Amino acid sequence: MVAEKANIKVVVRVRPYNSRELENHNQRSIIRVVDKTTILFDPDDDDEEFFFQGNKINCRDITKKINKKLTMEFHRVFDTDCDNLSIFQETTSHLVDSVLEGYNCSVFVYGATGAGKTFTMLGSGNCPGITYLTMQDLFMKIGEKTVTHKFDIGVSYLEVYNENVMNLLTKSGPLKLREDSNGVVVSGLILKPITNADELLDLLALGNSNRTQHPTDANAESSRSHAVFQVHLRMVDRKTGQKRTVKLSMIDLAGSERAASTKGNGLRFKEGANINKSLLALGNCINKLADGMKHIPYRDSNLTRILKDSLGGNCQTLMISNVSQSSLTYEDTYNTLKYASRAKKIRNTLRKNVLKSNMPKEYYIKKVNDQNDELEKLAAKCKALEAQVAAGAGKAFDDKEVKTFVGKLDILYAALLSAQEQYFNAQSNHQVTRLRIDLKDRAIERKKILILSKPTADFQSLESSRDRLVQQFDNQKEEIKLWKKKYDEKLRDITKASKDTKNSKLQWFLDKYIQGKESEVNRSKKDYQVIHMKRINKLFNTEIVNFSKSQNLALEMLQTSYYIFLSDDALDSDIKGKYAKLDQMINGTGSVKFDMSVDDTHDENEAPDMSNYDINVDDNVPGVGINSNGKRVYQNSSSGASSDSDISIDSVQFKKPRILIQAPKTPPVNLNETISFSDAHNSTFEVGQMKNSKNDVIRGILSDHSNNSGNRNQISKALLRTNLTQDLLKSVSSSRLQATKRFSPGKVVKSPKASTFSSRTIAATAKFLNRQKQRATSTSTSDGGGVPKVRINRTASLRVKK
Ligand SMILES: Nc1ncnc2c1ncn2[C@@H]1O[C@H](COP(=O)(O)OP(=O)(O)OP(=O)(O)O)[C@@H](O)[C@H]1O
Repeated sequence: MVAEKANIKVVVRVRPYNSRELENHNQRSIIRVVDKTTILFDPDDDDEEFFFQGNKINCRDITKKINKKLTMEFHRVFDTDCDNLSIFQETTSHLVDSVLEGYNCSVFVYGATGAGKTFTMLGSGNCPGITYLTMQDLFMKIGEKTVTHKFDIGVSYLEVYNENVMNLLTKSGPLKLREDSNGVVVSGLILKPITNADELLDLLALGNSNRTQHPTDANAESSRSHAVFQVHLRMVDRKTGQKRTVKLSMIDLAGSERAASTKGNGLRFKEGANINKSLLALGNCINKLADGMKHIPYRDSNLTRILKDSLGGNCQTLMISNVSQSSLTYEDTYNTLKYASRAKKIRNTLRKNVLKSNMPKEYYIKKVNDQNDELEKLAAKCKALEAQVAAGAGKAFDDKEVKTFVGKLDILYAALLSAQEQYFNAQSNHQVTRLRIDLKDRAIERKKILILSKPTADFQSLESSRDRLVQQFDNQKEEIKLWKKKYDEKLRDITKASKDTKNSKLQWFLDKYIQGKESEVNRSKKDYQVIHMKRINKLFNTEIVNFSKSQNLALEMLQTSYYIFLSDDALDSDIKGKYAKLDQMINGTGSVKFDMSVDDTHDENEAPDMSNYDINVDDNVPGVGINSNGKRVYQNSSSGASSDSDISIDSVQFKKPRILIQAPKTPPVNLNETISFSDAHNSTFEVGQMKNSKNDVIRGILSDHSNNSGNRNQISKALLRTNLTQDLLKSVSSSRLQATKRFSPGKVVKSPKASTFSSRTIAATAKFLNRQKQRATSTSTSDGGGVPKVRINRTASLRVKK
């Protein structure tokens, strides 16, 4: 049973002036209700003006005492215009709910004679008091609960007069008080059973008629006793058989006025003294309870003994302090408010009253059966959960075990990620080297075509650079093996740890966790593949830019050569065909096109395949071997080709560069030789420094051509025999290169196909020039005539002087 602590609830009700007070013109209001919870006791009278000898005096009338101006707070303050119904609704209505929940509740009214205690409790005429309203409410709520509960209601009505306890319903007494385990019990008190509110009202009226009353100055019908009206409620839960007995007490205390104010003598004095004795005892109890003292002197009076479980006991208590607002009751009102303020501090311990001992046997049997059912259900649930855990689907797990496993997996996966990064990095370096070897081979092949003299010397540096790369490539293969080994170790560790989780209750959770970690590893693989492809792409880009520059240069050379020969007839059909093909390629209508579509079938004679340089993010590592020509090749382990590695080999062949035109077999003539010659017409050419643009040069050639078409062949032959052609081409191509630089070609990404195209263009151009040179040389030899003089003037125009 859970006990709660709750303060006594204290409300103040201010009575309106009665006729006696209204008649007295010397009185004033000593209470101002500030708001619903605050009053100001003995406030300053703002309108009161003080006159002395006919003059208004601004200072205080020193003959009058200073007002107390006490601000006091209560749970609720009811002003003079509040009726009993609103007091009931805001106070005792809530208590009824508590009673039906099993809490004892008490309401007592406190105040001086004529302050309105009985009026609040019992009301008058057509204004029923809170006792009736509360009982009516109680019966209504009981009616609502009869389906689930069985109720027995009995009432008692006692008065404590001159310390004697009297039964008001039977007009018998005095009755003795005794204490047992249930608290203070009034010996011989028989409860009157009732079944409805009307019966209760009749009993209340009967009791009131028996109550001791004597007129006082303040009240013609003054109640001179403390009246205690109690409703005993016994509730039985129809389902569980649980029983509760609760008590609702309505206590109308006798006036707390000073004996003087009753102006009594003899019996009345004795009566007043006893009232004050019990109220004094009540006051003491309130003070001690408010101070949290352990010993409370309940036994000092019969009143406090009866109220023992209403004050400071197991009870929800409401104290209604009745006061008059008239200054005629200044002291009594002040004392009442002081009492009320003290009572506010009392804290009661609330417990639901459940009868343990009187439970019927059936109740316990039922309860035990219910609990057994519950146990069986829980046992079944436990079994199901255990089965789930065993099947790896259990979701409940031990925090510590989780931390251990998860911590271990975290460490293992961190090590795997690190090894994986190193392994991929080694592979990436390997493939980058491979591409560089590839590109070096292509450069060598091109060089063979382009170099027209001293070929051996020029090849040496390229070949040695290639050899260094091949050596590097071999070393990197070892590095890959090393990292692969470490990577495999980490993989094995994780496989082992994953197996361990299978025996754990946490398998379900750990499987999910491992899945998450695996996806992290895979993401890292993909990330690294992207990084690698960026590296490869960068190399290709650099190569493409070089190709692009070479291509432009070759085209310039081709163009110039074409104009030198001047006539289409001078070109053989092979050259014409290749020239046309070149033109087509430039237009994009030739066999090599820039194709954006994805094409998995790769023609070996076309552009290099980027995928040749992939890193293997799966576990296969590329290896190298030597082919029949003594060239290193990349081999597939499944092909059965020789391999010096136990690592599986990627399926990529180290392809030869796809140069379509082979290098000339006969050694080329050295074009750097300067030859002077004159044609049949003794025309002289002067070779001068070329500073003008290509267009000027060509324009000059064309203009000469138009004037001297008959000598075209001779001129071209002569040009080719001199180093003039080389100078001319150098000059034109350098201006072209400058223009190209402005476009920052390094930023343009070209496809590998484009680079092949450039490669072909350069090769074709070189071949073309070679052939033309050979032809020119042979023609010149056969002519045997005088050598024409060639001169190019300073304005870069090429003229033939006759
Ligand atoms: N709030 C109120 N509104 C109107 N009349 C009231 C109010 N309170 C009290 N009265 C009237 O004042 C008179 C005295 O009231 P009441 O008998 O309730 O005083 P009391 O505190 O019980 O006094 P006592 O201690 O002497 O019995 C009654 O005539 C009652 O009708």
